[in-house]
Amino acid sequence: MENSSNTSSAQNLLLTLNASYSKAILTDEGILIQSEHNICHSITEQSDSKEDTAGRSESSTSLISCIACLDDLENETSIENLIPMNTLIPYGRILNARYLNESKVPPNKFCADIRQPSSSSNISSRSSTKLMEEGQETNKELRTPFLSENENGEQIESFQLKNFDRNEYSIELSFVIPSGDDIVAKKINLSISYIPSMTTNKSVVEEIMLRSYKNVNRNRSILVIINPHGGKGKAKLLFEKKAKPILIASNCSLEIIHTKYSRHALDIAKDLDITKYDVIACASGDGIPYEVINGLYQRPDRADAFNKLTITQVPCGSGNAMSISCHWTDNPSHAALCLLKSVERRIDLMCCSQVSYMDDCPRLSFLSQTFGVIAESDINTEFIRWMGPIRFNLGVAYNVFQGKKYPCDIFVRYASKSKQELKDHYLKHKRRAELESERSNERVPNSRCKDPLEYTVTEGDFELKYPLRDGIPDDWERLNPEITENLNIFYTGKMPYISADTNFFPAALPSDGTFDLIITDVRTPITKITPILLSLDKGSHVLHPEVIHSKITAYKMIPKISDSIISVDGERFPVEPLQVEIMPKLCKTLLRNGCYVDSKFDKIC
Ligand SMILES: Nc1ncnc2c1ncn2[C@@H]1O[C@H](COP(=O)(O)OP(=O)(O)OP(=O)(O)O)[C@@H](O)[C@H]1O
Repeated sequence: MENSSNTSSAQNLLLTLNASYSKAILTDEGILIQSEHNICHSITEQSDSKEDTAGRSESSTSLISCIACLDDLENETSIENLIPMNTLIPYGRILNARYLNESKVPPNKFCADIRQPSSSSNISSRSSTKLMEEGQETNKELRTPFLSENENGEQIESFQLKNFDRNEYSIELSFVIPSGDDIVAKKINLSISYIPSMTTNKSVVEEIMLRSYKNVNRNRSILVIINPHGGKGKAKLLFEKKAKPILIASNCSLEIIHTKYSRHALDIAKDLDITKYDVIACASGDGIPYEVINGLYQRPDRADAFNKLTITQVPCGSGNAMSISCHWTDNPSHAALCLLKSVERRIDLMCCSQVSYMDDCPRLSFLSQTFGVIAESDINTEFIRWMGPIRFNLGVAYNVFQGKKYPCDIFVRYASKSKQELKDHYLKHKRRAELESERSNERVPNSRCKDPLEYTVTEGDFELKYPLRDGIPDDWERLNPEITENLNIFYTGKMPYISADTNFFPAALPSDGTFDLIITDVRTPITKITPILLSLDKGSHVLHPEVIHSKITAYKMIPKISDSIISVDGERFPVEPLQVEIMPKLCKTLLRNGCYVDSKFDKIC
């Protein structure tokens, strides 16, 4: 049996061990650092604070700062003890928490890190270390195991490495802090005061992880596809420097493939073992997600593939519309955090048919199709690629002011034809999506539950409603030929931002079953074109009476010239009749807070 003098000497040993740890508690918003240096100082502090059963403090801290504001921490390789007292590390910035190694536990018989399979679990027994002796067995908290999950999601009984008597746990916490425009991963050792809630009885690490990954599947198995040629050849470096350290610190499972030839990502997606991954993250521009989506589409088990896999982007290319719209950023480090923290949501895709490839397979588009000025501005300005994204805006302005026209015929199946109808549609669907999201958050209290908004794709979802060979259905409307003979911009899209400063489709919604059509014609005088182009960043160009803006479910565009360009998701397509229809909710992606970046359309419309 342990006697009291042994107890206090062992406690002293642990205090010495922990002297370099910051003391911390869990609050509703994050982990609050309560001391910078030594634990003895903190013990005095702790006696002034009140904690509820979940270890949340009601104490004390009048001036709490957030880790997100502490720029000066960035240069430290280890920030242990450098985080000032009363700093909050918000759960949204926490990547991982784990008990410190048993090797760090002093052989003082005070601490335990015991993990053993629960009797209800069928996992095979694993080695466990028990560092308690008879004396500690009388301690009720140490005797009572917590039910928690291991890395594989299996239930295990756990005891934590803890400081006997004071409910303190030695934890290594990984989190992100700002570093210039980026965020970077850091680690700190903490001694956390924690008493599990009577109702949930979660271990401290499990509680931290649940709060840090609320409603999100953590420990995602991620396949990263890097296009080494993307982003003017910088994609690999960008990913490795800015995104990879954050993903690794989160303890997710990561596999990386580099594309070796053009369209390699399509072949990778076609042949992939879909059981191995949850997420395909394209460290590239928009070209690789396009290829991955089409590779999955060409698989015999495509319904399973679109049910199993989530496609997302780490923005490392020159066109990063997917990340800007879905992760709300074109910065790879911020996108990496979103990749870990964002919820899975289904988005609609658009299915493109043209004679040239119909015998092979239609093509899926997640972003846009364009003919005329926009297509030429994107693809014909390759020679000024060194200018970065500005080259696109310059190209558009140059072509628009030249008054170049692109005659064609356009037939449309409208969802909301007039601007008033479009506004009503937008507000109704946005509100509905918000309500569903709120309900989903309420219904999904823990991270491993399935999203109730989840939709299961079946083979029927891939069937074309309007096959190309059937001709144009009667209920499609032909656009006024006076406009289409003088067409300047023809642009259809499904995501709001097409580049960091261009909010081209401000009314786009992820899964409303429609996509947006925007058309201008060359008869618009320069005095009116200029303010239209100047309002592309705010998205208010669609409000100008000279701009046609509708929500549609399908269209056919028949070009009357051949020396131009049709571009689908930034890829060059044959200049021949193009028929496109919506395919609702086909693709799973990651949306920050469950929605696209705020285009502010509800404020301007
Ligand atoms: N190893 C490779 N060699 C040549 N081309 C490749 C390779 N890997 C990928 N590609 C091609 O690069 C193209 C562009 O990819 P991505 O969108 O990632 O880059 P980006 O920087 O945005 O470029 P872009 O603006 O040209 O689309 C895709 O069509 C893809 O097939």
